[in-house]
Amino acid sequence: MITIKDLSKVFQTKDREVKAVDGLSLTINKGEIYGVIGYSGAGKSTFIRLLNRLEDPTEGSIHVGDQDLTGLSKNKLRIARQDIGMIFQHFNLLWSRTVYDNIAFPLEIAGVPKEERSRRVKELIDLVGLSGRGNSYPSQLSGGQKQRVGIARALANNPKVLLCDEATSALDPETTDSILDLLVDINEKLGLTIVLITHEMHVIRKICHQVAVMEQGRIVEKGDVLDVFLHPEQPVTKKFVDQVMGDQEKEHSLKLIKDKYQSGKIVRLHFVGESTNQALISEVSRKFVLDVNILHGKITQTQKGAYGTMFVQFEGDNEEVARAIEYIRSTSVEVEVNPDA
Ligand SMILES: Nc1ncnc2c1ncn2[C@@H]1O[C@H](COP(=O)(O)OP(=O)(O)OP(=O)(O)O)[C@@H](O)[C@H]1O
Repeated sequence: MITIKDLSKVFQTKDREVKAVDGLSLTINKGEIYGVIGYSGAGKSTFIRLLNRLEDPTEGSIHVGDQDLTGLSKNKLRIARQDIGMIFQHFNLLWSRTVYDNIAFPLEIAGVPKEERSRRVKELIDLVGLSGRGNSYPSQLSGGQKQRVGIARALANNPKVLLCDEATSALDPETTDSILDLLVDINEKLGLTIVLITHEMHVIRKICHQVAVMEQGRIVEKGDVLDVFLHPEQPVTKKFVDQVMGDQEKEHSLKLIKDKYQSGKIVRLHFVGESTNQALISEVSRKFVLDVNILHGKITQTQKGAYGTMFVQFEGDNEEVARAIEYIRSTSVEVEVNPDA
């Protein structure tokens, strides 16, 4: 769907050149939610602005479907942009226009007749959960509602791709979650491809299928969200994963756990994907004569399944404990006995 090859953007400032995007290549499949994460200054905003040619690349190409965006004339670019909607951190609404008129605006520009426009705006207002608010002005709306208007406006011309530029960074956690749920809903209902940039791993975990990690204009790691969460390789990726999983807390707790629970066997269970759905702990305590103590753990959900770690203590006859561990190993849950921090 979107193929990016060797994309670079160099800004010339008074005293030096800044390579904001540096030889970036990426393939984004149709219907995917693709997240690009990086700290401030990594080049994310420049990257997403290149995707709809708000910035012109210094080098490289961007294909959306069969169309090479980098080779288009101004006129053709204007038409091609109708396939690419965008939402922004600060919503970028027209403050003197109502919700209805904000959403109608791109339809007016595209020359959609009045009746059809009216039908489409009403449909979009319902889709984003703003029924009854069509006559409100942006100043009368909460942050979450403003972003819903932004989403409806971006979807007005039935784009194939939605670009999200830190779309939830100005929102509180609860509102962030409701906007992320809306994006997933739209992705599933409309089969829309979504590319988002963020500095929050929570956003990646909650809605993305694929993730790319950016540092100094380059992609340093990319892949399936679950794989990247499970096996982060680069230091920057590990830091982002820790934002969600709180690794330091886990290591600290393991030491406390070992000091406190010295009897029986302490076991670390790694759950990945579907296996987390099994009622494994209750099954083990039913099948084997032993006590199972849950000591510490965190399981989290991604769009590609759940994963996490749990520390448990097995107390009972040594052979029975060994049999229980063997049994767990026969499932897809990984087991580590007497784990190191
Ligand atoms: N118009 C510009 N002129 C000169 N330098 C720029 C310009 N736009 C961005 N840069 C520089 O390019 C680098 C990448 O900036 P960019 O805004 O893309 O990063 P970012 O990851 O989106 O960070 P942030 O979230 O802080 O915006 C930075 O060093 C920035 O100063």
